[in-house]
Formats: sequence, C-alpha cells, structure tokens
Amino acid sequence: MPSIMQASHIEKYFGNKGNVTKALDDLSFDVEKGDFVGIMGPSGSGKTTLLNCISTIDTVTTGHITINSQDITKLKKKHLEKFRRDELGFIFQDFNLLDTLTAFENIALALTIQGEKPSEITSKVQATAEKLEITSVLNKFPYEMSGGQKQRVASARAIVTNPSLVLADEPTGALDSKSSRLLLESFEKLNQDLDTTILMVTHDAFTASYANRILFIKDGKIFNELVKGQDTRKAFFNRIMEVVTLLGGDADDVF
Ligand SMILES: Nc1ncnc2c1ncn2[C@@H]1O[C@H](COP(=O)(O)OP(=O)(O)OP(=O)(O)O)[C@@H](O)[C@H]1O
Repeated sequence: MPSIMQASHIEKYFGNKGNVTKALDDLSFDVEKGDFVGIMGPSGSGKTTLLNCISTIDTVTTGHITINSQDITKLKKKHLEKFRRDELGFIFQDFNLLDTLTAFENIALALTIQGEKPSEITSKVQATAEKLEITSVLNKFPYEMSGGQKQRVASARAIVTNPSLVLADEPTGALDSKSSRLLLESFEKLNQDLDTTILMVTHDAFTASYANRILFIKDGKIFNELVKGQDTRKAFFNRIMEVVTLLGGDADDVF
C-alpha cells in the first residue's frame, strides 16, 4: 500500500524563552492509502496540535509532514489554500455548515470553489449524497436537519472533492449514540468501498473502534499503537478499552 501521509520526527513548541510547552515530541508515523486511523490520548496530549499541523492550519517547529508526496512544511503560504482545497477534507465536531445554504448547496460549494464544471457538480453531489444516505435532506437547510444528518452532510462535503486525506476532529462529539453509529457506519463504508483515507481524533473508545488502527498519544509522543487486524469491532473495542483502563480512565472521560 502506498503511503499517503508521513509525519517524520515532528516537534512543535509553543511559547517563548522560560515558558515553553513541547506539544509534539519527535513524533513519526505513516498513513497508507485506504487506512482509517484513530488518534486517541488524554487531554493536553497533543491531538489537536497534531491535526492542526497536518491540516496546515499550524506549522511544525521541526520535522516534516508529507501528504501525497508534497512536503507541506515547505509549502509557501500562497499555495496552502489550494493544497487544503484539493488534498484535504475536513469534518468538525460542530459540523461547520453554512446556515443560509441547503445541504445540496453546502456540498456543492466545495466543488464550486475548486472550479468544477457546473454540469459535473449536480451528479457528483447526488452520487455522494447516495453513499451517505442523505438524498432526502438535500433541499433542507441545516436548521431543518437532525445533528446526525448535518454531520453526514458535512461528511459528504468533505469527500465530494475526492481528497487524498479526510481529517475528522471528534466527529461524533455532538451526536447521540444512534446518530454516532450511523455516521461511523458511513465512514466504514466510505473507507471500504471508496478507499477513502481517514484520520480521526476522538476521545471515545466506541468511535475509535470503527478505525483500523489506533495511535495513542501521550505528552506529544506515540506511546501505543493498536491494529484491528482480523478482530471484530467488538473485540477491537475491548482492546482499546484495555489501553484506556491501563491509563486509569473509563471509555468517556480520560480520552
Ligand atoms: N496556542 C498554544 N499556546 C500555548 N500552548 C498551547 C497552545 N495550543 C496548545 N498548547 C499546549 O500544547 C499541549 C497540547 O495541546 P493540544 O490542544 O494539542 O492537546 P489535546 O490532546 O488536543 O487536548 P484536548 O483533548 O484537551 O483537546 C498542551 O499542553 C497545551 O496546553
């Protein structure tokens, strides 16, 4: 499997002399095409910092991050916006949909900004909506949708441009358990059917159990890695819980 993303010896410092926080500490890992990676770790362990550096919202202090063969730590500011638009898809905890646009328009906007031909836009939005089972809400505005539907629309927006990497930050954080399950089943389907590569930060062991691999981060370093392999989701959940419990928490509050 080709590697889609490589983090190589990345370090991130915040603050200045006398008051320095090392948020990422010599962190290295690869994400292969079609991988579904979960990132877990206690509060303050560096998860958001890592995601911000990968998403080019923040910059690393040292080290390199390569996405689709481009070293993003070397990209000039003026190229970053295009890089984000073309290579990355984002899914946030609070959906980030535009309230004045319908679901269709929210998804289509990602393609319009990319300069996609109008004739292609409708068919791409429709095809993506079918995969996420949201065709019935395409004409609705965000206030007319449930949280779960909003998050599936946000997911459609993230993948409609066919990005190299989808970055999800606590995607189930604002959802009830039934909506979470539906969303995660959609992620599973996108990952299996379309080979969508997903990197997902979560504190929730149930959410994490849908990934194929979990990286546990502590004090800015990777301290454990679990691979699902041939395990069922339930067995994988139990193994994730073992690591969480080992660190002195339950499913919900340490991570
Ligand atoms: N802008 C900043 N300035 C100074 N320190 C920061 C900044 N952002 C993060 N930090 C510090 O870097 C470390 C990692 O923070 P980060 O937000 O990445 O953790 P996290 O794992 O995402 O935590 P949480 O689960 O609570 O969101 C923490 O010690 C935090 O206080």
